[in-house]
Amino acid sequence: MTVASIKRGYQVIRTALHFGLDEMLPQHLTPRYVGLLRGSLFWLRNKHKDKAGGERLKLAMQELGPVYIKLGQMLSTRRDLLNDEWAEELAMLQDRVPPFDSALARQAIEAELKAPIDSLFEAFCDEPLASASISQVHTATLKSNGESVVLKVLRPQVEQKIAADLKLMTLAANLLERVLGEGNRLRPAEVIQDYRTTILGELNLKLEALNATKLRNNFLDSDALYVPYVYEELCFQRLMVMERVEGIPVSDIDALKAQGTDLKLLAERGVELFFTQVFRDNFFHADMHPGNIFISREHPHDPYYIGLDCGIMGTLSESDKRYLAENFLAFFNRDYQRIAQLYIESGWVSGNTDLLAFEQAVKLVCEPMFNKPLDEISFGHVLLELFRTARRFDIVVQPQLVLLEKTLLYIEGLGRQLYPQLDLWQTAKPFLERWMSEQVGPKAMFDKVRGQMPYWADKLPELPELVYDNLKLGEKLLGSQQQLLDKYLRYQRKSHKSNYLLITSAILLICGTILLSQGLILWPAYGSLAAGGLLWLLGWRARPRGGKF
Ligand SMILES: Nc1ncnc2c1ncn2[C@@H]1O[C@H](COP(=O)(O)OP(=O)(O)OP(=O)(O)O)[C@@H](O)[C@H]1O
Repeated sequence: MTVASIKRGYQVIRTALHFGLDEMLPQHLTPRYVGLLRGSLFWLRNKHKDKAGGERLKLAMQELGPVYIKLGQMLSTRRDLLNDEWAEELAMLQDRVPPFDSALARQAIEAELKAPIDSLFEAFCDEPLASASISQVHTATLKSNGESVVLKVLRPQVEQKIAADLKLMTLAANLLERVLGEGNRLRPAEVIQDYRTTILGELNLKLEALNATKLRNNFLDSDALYVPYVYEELCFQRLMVMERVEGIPVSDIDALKAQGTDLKLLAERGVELFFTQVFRDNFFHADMHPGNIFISREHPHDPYYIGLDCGIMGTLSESDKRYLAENFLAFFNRDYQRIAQLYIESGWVSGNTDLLAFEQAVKLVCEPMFNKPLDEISFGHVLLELFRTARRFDIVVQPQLVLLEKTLLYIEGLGRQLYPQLDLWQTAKPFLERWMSEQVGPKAMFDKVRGQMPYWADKLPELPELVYDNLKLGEKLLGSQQQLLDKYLRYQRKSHKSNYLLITSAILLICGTILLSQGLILWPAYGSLAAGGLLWLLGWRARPRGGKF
């Protein structure tokens, strides 16, 4: 651990405590000695007692900078984890930041191109067109064809800053996960792992360029979506060059109305685009915020979307896709028993789930929706509520499904903003029914069987032996399962105790070191170090032995 990361760690702890985030932990996670320790950190008291929990969380993330702001934005879509108040507060986080020096932008661009800007571009504009937490966008004209282009370049040192913050986040999440125990619904390590994948994806502009080209090719003949041409030979890890597009930001409804855009058609096309990307192409844009979507200025009676920023794209497995489609169809056929069954068949909830209790819970979510007119039903909210319900039954939320739910919620919100009477079902139903019949009809079955013939011809002779081996194995496993479970529970108990002690001691040691380095008040520093050392010893002794689970 470097001095810089210790300092950053202290800064994170200080901010968390100043905003009273520790008070949000459930009581059973803060035993008395943690409370005592908290009390001894008197210089880090909660300075925002008057504010609600969600607001304090938002302000803390804002203060900690871009990496935490993006984490907050991502968490705001995880309503299966957070309550509505917290999610709404986090959704308000904005990552617009002041631009960085254009001389640095020029340097970074030339380093990637390995050539002076003037040799390839003319009229490079030093004033950026946009500036976000990860990148900055400049305009220019391409010398080779005279086309207007934009150059998107990563901020200086952004990778290092993100890597350092991610390291600390991962450490904290792993510790928290051990304290909370395996079965906890927050699963911090999983959340941070998802976040890591997302943010690292945004740091590779070459990957973004490839995604953009793939999406563009999928919609080349479409009258609903246009993706700007990407100059792949001028795209690198830190630089992306693409056609400059003109349009009206999708959130500017007044401007859209002023030019006479057919908003009903636009809203319906948005829904169609979502279903086409998910079900036809299995490649969907998963970062649909207003800054990334523009609407064409030309022929407003036949409007199309312009999609930017393909850093985060989602795909689903074939089976998830099918279960999802069936889920939508079951919902609109008002068949909640089928919905409950689908969650279990798909493996999204454990096979040991009490089917009746789960059905009842699904009924509670769905029935109030069934009483509404179709144009008031929110697909996204139903899906979200279902995930939330399934959480209680130990759902294993797939990151890709969360991306999809987020995108669906966004598309739906956008559609209704553009055209409040939008009937999602009427728009989506023909598409889904057609797709399902292609997946499960006799022709689909025939095609699948034909495709798998060579595999089965190869495997069939091994089948009797495999069946026999598996039966034998099952017999042995049953006996050892109970023993394993008992051992596991003992291991968990010891591990929790040891983790509490080790974390507390780490906090004490960090605080002690920082106080000592500042040389202001020495007795709390020595006190913290001594107590930290003692707790470390106790935690070390209390750790479970005999291998890992
Ligand atoms: N091809 C383009 N033509 C015109 N403007 C563009 C183009 N690409 C990007 N922009 C402008 O730059 C802004 C930022 O671009 P983009 O969203 O790709 O960057 P980002 O760093 O990923 O931002 P965020 O963090 O908000 O996702 C866009 O909102 C848009 O205004």
